[in-house]
Amino acid sequence: MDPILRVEDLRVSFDTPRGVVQAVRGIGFEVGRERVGLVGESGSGKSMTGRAILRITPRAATVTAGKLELQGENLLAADAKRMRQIRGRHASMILQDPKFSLNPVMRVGTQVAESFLVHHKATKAQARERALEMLAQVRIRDPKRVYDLYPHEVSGGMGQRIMIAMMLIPEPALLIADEITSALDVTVRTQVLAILDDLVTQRGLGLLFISHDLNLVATFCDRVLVMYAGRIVESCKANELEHAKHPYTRGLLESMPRLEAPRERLAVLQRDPAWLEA
Ligand SMILES: Nc1ncnc2c1ncn2[C@@H]1O[C@H](COP(=O)(O)OP(=O)(O)OP(=O)(O)O)[C@@H](O)[C@H]1O
Repeated sequence: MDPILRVEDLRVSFDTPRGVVQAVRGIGFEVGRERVGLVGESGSGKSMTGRAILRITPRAATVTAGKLELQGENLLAADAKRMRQIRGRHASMILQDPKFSLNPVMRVGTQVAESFLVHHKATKAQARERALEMLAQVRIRDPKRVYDLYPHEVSGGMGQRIMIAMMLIPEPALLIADEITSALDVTVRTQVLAILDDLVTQRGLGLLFISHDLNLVATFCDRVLVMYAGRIVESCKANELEHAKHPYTRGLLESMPRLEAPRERLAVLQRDPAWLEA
């Protein structure tokens, strides 16, 4: 089956007063109807990779790529108008904190309904029905009550689920989730992951799951891409991660606490300048 997303030689750089900063340095990968984890430490270029795909990088960024294809469409040739159609309808990105993404003065249900109306011809009543269904699908127990709440009236976990509903109501083929579970407690995190899991297995969504949490990605995803200083240094099946070869990945694995093999002291990750050249 053709992949949903195909990326080749993607580069993102910033022109700064101190010279050019290369945030993403020529990476390539594909995402099919699967969960692909993108891990790496802070600053390794994960977010910029996600943003570059949807062209929502900061103004100062320069993005180039050999190939950037979504469902066979060349995104490099898409103009601003086409990109607006693609965002939401074909690919969506959910960011870490829903409080920054939801409009504070608009009821949450209306925001989900509007997200449907932007991409589909429907009456307001039909959009409301669809939004209520979608809220139920992300396991919000009393959708009619929640529909009328404002963002400040919902908890972080519920806000995150509302964001997921809003991003998924236009039925995109690809979802980029950027650290969406980092701020959630374990129970809510499990619920959010279960929702994403359903979407991948039942609806055939492609998921690019950005996280700094190697443990989480190893258990939740099908495949894992490990980023270091703007490059993908390791790419493997999640269940093969323990046999990872790159010293950075090995270092990450060694520095993680493990319940089944507790250690008095965890290893400290040592960085080798040679990894930058790899
Ligand atoms: N506006 C900017 N100007 C200059 N450099 C920038 C700018 N925004 C980001 N960068 C650079 O891009 C690099 C990658 O940032 P990115 O946000 O993709 O990292 P990340 O892996 O997602 O980290 P985090 O988990 O902290 O979000 C950073 O190291 C930073 O140096």
